[in-house]
Amino acid sequence: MAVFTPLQYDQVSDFLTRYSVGELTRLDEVASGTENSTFFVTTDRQAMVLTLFEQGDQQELPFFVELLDFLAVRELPIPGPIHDREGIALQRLADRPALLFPRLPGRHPDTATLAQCRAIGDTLGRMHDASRHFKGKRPNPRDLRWISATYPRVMGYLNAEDQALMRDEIDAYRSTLSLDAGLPQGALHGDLFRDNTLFEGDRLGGLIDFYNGCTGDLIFDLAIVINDWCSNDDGSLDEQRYDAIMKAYQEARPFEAAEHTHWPMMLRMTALRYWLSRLLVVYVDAPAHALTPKDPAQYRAILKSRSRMTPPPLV
Ligand SMILES: Nc1ncnc2c1ncn2[C@@H]1O[C@H](COP(=O)(O)OP(=O)(O)OP(=O)(O)O)[C@@H](O)[C@H]1O
Ligand SMILES: N[C@@H](CCO)C(=O)O
Repeated sequence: MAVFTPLQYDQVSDFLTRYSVGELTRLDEVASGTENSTFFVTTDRQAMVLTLFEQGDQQELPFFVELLDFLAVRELPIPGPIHDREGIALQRLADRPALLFPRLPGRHPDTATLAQCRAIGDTLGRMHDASRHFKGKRPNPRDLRWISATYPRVMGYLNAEDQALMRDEIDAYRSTLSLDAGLPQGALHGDLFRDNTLFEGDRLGGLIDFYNGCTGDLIFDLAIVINDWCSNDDGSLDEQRYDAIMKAYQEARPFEAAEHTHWPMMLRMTALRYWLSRLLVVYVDAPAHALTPKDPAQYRAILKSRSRMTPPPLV
């Protein structure tokens, strides 16, 4: 259940009069999702998605709107927020910040096909090629500084082996992935798991849920994708899916020298980033809403696999 703030039909019908989107004909709560309240809103003209923001810093919302507006006009499958008759996207409804989006067709991939991997690699490469020129700034809230400041909060819950793994890994990142690593910068999705994409068969309908969006190292985003899209159940890398994503990404945006150098460490750091954030949810900062937490052990296994391997050569 992922609607934390229920809405009445009349409330939404009235809300829609701010826009030129037609008359409400149907309102459905969306069961998936863990952070915000989401509704499918249908009018006599179009299908849309309404998001009410339940958490996070509301001051950050204009950044997400600007980023989505920037990306949506660049021939990328990214739905931009719908603006009202006065040109305003960010609204309030039921005392929450609210955004309305076009509804995309499709579903989240389970195990991604190679064609789906090529599609996400190509789209992310093209998105980064454009997002390098985005002027907004929101420092990556889950970068190495966050990891370094946060990991002591979970150490008391780990056994000696995991404590050593966490400490040794972070030491390794600190000595290589410093702030002056010279990695190309731009706007990132920040959480591009399969459940933040919609596919119709092998066709990528769109990327959604940009609320971890930020600015920082572009390959941080790609490494998150590789770890989610290309990991087997035991955490090991599926090389076929890896090759498909990397080749398509590099055709759209080739790596620079510093990215080749730091890529193996970035795969490890982004795996640890999710091991840590999931540990925090389980042991330290349980969310207000009782949802099943995601499994930290999955990302510990991915981290161990990445720290043992030499990534296959980039095509
Ligand atoms: N533009 C869209 N078109 C079609 N479906 C959408 C769209 N945006 C969101 N959805 C659907 O709503 C669900 C929840 O949306 P979203 O991922 O933004 O919520 P969330 O609460 O931030 O979830 P989480 O952070 O767990 O992914 C998605 O999984 C998807 O099924
Ligand atoms: N994608 C995240 C959850 C949403 O931030 C995870 O799998 O831990």
